[in-house]
Amino acid sequence: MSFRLTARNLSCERDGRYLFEGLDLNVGSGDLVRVEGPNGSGKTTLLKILCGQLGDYEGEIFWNEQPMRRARGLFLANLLYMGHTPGVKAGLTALENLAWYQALVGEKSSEARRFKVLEEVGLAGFEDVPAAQLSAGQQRRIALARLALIERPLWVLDEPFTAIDRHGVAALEQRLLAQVKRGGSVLLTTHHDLAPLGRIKSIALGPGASGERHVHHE
Ligand SMILES: Nc1ncnc2c1ncn2[C@@H]1O[C@H](COP(=O)(O)OP(=O)(O)OP(=O)(O)O)[C@@H](O)[C@H]1O
Repeated sequence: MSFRLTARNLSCERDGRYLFEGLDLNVGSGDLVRVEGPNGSGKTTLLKILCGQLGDYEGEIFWNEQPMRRARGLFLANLLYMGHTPGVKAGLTALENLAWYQALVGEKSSEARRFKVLEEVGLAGFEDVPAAQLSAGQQRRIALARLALIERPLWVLDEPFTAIDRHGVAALEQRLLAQVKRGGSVLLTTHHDLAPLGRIKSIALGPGASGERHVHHE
């Protein structure tokens, strides 16, 4: 598995000020990359720009060295994006949410697999409960079940640790590690301490902080 998401000289202005300016970044196979910065520094905006959800930016984005406007389809086929809200359908059960998501992204797997994945994220016994009747953490777990349900090389995750408990955090950390160990990559924002996960690339946003640095946690 070899792939690369690259941004060059990326800038984004909001309300007459730059959230980031001249930003370069590289996300490739095996990378765990964290976008960090204070509230309002542009982390969500950056992830959305990279994933093609916002078009009002300057600079260039490439997928496998091809300009994104030409590589969009291939890029999306490799991407799993999770926004900072869980994005589950309130009226659908946990199980139906997964089936709905699979249909949306054109992936097939069995009902048995969906049961298994819900069990893996701690939702055994809640498969047939409408999402609206589940807690915030349980709804987040439905969203996280997508990580196990479909295989995509690049994960872009906006605050994936929000609302989950200690056991959920440990399980998600293991899932992130497994993704990079098998040659995938993770680009995420989080206020959670990622030190136990080892080598992390960090993109710092905020006043005077724009840029990429490498953080090594041994
Ligand atoms: N559509 C928009 N129009 C104008 N300004 C916007 C728009 N979307 C976001 N902003 C502004 O851009 C800034 C960055 O927002 P963003 O959500 O990217 O920050 P963030 O770093 O993810 O913050 P947080 O840590 O609070 O989630 C904020 O000041 C926000 O008000």
